[in-house]
Amino acid sequence: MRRRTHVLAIDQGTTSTRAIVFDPQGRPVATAQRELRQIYPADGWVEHDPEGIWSDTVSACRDAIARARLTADHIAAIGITNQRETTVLWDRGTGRALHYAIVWQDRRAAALCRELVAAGHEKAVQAKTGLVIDAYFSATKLAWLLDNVPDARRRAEAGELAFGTIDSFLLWRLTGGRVHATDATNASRTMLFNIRTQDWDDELLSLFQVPRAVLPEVHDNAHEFGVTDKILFGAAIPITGMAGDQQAATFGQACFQPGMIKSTYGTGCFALLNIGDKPRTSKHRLLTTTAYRLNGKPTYAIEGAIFSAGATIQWLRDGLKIIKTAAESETLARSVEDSAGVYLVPAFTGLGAPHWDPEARGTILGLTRDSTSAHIARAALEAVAYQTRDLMEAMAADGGARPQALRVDGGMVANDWLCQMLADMLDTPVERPKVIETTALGAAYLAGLTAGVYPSVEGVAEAWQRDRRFEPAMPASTRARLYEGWQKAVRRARGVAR
Ligand SMILES: Nc1ncnc2c1ncn2[C@@H]1O[C@H](COP(=O)(O)OP(=O)(O)O)[C@@H](O)[C@H]1O
Ligand SMILES: O=P(O)(O)OC[C@H](O)CO
Repeated sequence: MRRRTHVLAIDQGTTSTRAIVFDPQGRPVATAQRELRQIYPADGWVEHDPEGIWSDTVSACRDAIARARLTADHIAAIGITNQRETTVLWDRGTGRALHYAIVWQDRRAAALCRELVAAGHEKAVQAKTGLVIDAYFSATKLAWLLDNVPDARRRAEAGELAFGTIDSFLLWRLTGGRVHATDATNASRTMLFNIRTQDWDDELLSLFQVPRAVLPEVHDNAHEFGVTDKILFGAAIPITGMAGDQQAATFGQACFQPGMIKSTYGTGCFALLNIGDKPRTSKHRLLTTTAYRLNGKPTYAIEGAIFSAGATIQWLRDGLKIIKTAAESETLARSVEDSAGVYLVPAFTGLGAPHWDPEARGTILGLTRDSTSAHIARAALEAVAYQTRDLMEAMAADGGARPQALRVDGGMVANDWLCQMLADMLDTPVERPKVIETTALGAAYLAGLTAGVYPSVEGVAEAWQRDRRFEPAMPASTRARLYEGWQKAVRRARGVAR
């Protein structure tokens, strides 16, 4: 047997599935990627085909290992990271999903959430889970599946079905149906998990009418979850790390000290502020979540979740067709001096934190006969900065100290113009690391820590390297004027679908 030196990270995101091989120094050496088909069966509904996710995962892993000129014998460990909340219900016997996965962005459970809020459950649910009642989380998606897939509830109660977020589903498949487990970060996004006791909660299970028999076991993020079926990659590989993608990015960004904050810009945008080992409840509709759990000890974060960041750029490309590639958004934004009063509120699937309005819808305001596609593209990028500012304002109002810097990552931060706009709108330096695939890196670190490839959490912090720092340069009066216009635009976008 050859020496097992490398770590393979699987990053199953909303729009694509990536497999990245990292070397013993934590450097990415080979990547393979598959685009994921988005299924929109009705207004506000979003689904994924679990079989597509599975076949993409296997083929991307095989490609990445081959591109690194390695074989499975060289891979010491696999780390899994994933789009969170997205809900799969499958048959324990056949391993087949009973329905397409209901994606985190899907709003079909909005009415049920409204009923739960009206019945006065919001406070108790938030105290236990750190989450606000919203269709975003898994519990009401699972309730929908149990109520709408024929015979699902009876079969779930009889122990024939398994529920999982994408991590669990992939783990089940990778281990040949032997392991049904998840990790504390993914569990924290289901709305069935008590983040204080770090366990599934009977009161929540009864509120959402979820039978315990469908639930996976919950483990630390660095843990020996199982080994892959030999048949998949030619040799069995241990799976020793797992985390939701935003928490994996927090780990990959080495935000280990309270007060450190990262924001990831992929399909959505998610800012996580490390708050240490004591959970506290936000008074401004931010989420409290498990950032990571190591050796049974949870570290918590306050999270702000925005539903559309890169998704807006995809819409410029595929819907409006004003750009051919995402990178062209930067050229267009730079081609005009300002957005000339145009604001784009990308509430395609409602608004997340801190508004939580499932009935808000996308809105473009301030158009004149002089408006061009460049103004719209610029407004789309600016919206990402404004929304991040909304989150930072809520964090500050919650008593959080002003961060010294915001560490950014995700596909969108290749855009220098956006990074500068972020620094300007937040009046805070923005730091971009050398590895912007921080999500995959975090998963690789978690797996590599368990497998002994990476020595320690301190080592991870030391390995973090900055690519570029963007300093705020916008005059305060401009910042204030632009942000005021944004707040007005948000008010117009709210409740449109009501
Ligand atoms: N240069 C760019 N400027 C703006 N947006 C970009 C750029 N490059 C990629 N994106 C956007 O980033 C997103 C991809 O980021 P990624 O981290 O891969 O997302 P996810 O993990 O959610 O699938 C896409 O929505 C794409 O439109
Ligand atoms: O696929 P991403 O990277 O946009 O992340 C999705 C989030 O995990 C949803 O909560």
